[in-house]
Amino acid sequence: MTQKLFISNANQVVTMAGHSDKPAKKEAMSDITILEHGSIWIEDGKIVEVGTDAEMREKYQGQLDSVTEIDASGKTVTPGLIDPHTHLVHAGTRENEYAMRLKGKTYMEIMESGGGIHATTRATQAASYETLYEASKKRLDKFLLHGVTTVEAKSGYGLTLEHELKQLEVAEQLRQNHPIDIVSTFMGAHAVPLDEKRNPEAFVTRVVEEMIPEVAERKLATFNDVFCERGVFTPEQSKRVLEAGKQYGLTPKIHADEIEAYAGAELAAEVGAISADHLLKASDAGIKAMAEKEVVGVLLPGTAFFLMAEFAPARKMIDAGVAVALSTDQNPGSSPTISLPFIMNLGCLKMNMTPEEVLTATTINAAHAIGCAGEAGSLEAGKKADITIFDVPNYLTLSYQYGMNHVDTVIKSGKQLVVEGRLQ
Ligand SMILES: N=CN[C@@H](CCC(=O)O)C(=O)O
Ligand SMILES: [Zn+2]
Repeated sequence: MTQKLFISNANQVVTMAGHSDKPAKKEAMSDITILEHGSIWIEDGKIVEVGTDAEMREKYQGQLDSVTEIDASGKTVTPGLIDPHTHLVHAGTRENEYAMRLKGKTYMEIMESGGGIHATTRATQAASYETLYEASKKRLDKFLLHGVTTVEAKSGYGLTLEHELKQLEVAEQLRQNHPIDIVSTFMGAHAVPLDEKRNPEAFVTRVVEEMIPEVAERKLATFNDVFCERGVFTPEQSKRVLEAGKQYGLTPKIHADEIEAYAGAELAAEVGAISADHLLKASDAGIKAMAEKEVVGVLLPGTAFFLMAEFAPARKMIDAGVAVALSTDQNPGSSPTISLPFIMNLGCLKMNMTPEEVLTATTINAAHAIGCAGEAGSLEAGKKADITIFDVPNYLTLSYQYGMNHVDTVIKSGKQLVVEGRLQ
């Protein structure tokens, strides 16, 4: 029997319609399409129609008795939020490093002395599959509670074939068992292991010749990412890793220009990356190249906030024609948050993005950054019924009443998973 759901009479339905083929750029990032007193008709997990409540009641009047109705009066409905950059699968926490940074140590100093990514790698290698699975599942539940229905998840805390596969297999099992959609990224080139520091080229060769082929063979990832940063991987090494992934059907992504300008944005354009992420220090030439080659810029203002760094030049990027997306960068070192709504607040308050732009950046543009804009990221007929209902009267209030979780209801593929802010 057809499962029907009717979300009725929302104060605002923000559809994000019209950007599924290409990400929204420049002024189009403000084009979010709002229906006042809007309703959505859903059948078998897919959106059938979005319209005003009056229109929809008339059209579907014969079926209103048999449908499950969610009264969204006074509330705001958006597409389920999409987080396009997370380090979801990891073990351990690094509050000790947070305390060190507050006393003046830098993120890179901590990493160079064996902490940072290395600390989480030790914890992740030591963790059993089950421990990693349970910890990551808990994080996914929290993402749901914050209105998120799709996440990208990277490996990169294994740094050996065995442990990289363990992380990716946890993500794969969660993809099958958890209602949130997960898109996986291989990130074997996240750091050079401490005991191989003297010969980074040999490690890059292992990533290229041993890890990438095995990950691709097992179909454990869609994307291939690298931390291109001075003291981590050079642009040349990064290019080797990304080009090798392409040979095996893995689409490039890149952690670029986070701590210093290092031609990461330029490299993203050169290799045809789907996104370049961080970009705090991206050069003007790099930004231009990204705009020309339609590389999505995934900005991570939570990381700048938490590392007390300068924020990425979002305005400059949007004005230059880069399609911008936003993400939590969820990880235990540089951004231990799960709140994508707070990231939206930071986008407005710290990067001069508008409330409309941050909504675009966490829905349809985020979907483009991970290749799922055909089925998610907007409220349009035929797409998955991935929907978040916020207990606020309009979308502006999401930015205005900052740092709060306004999520009331989350619907994933037509199923109510969060009701009145609680997991079902
Ligand atoms: N910058 C590189 N990688 C992660 C942080 C990883 C960590 O510190 O554990 C990031 O995106 O911020
Ligand atoms: Zn990251």
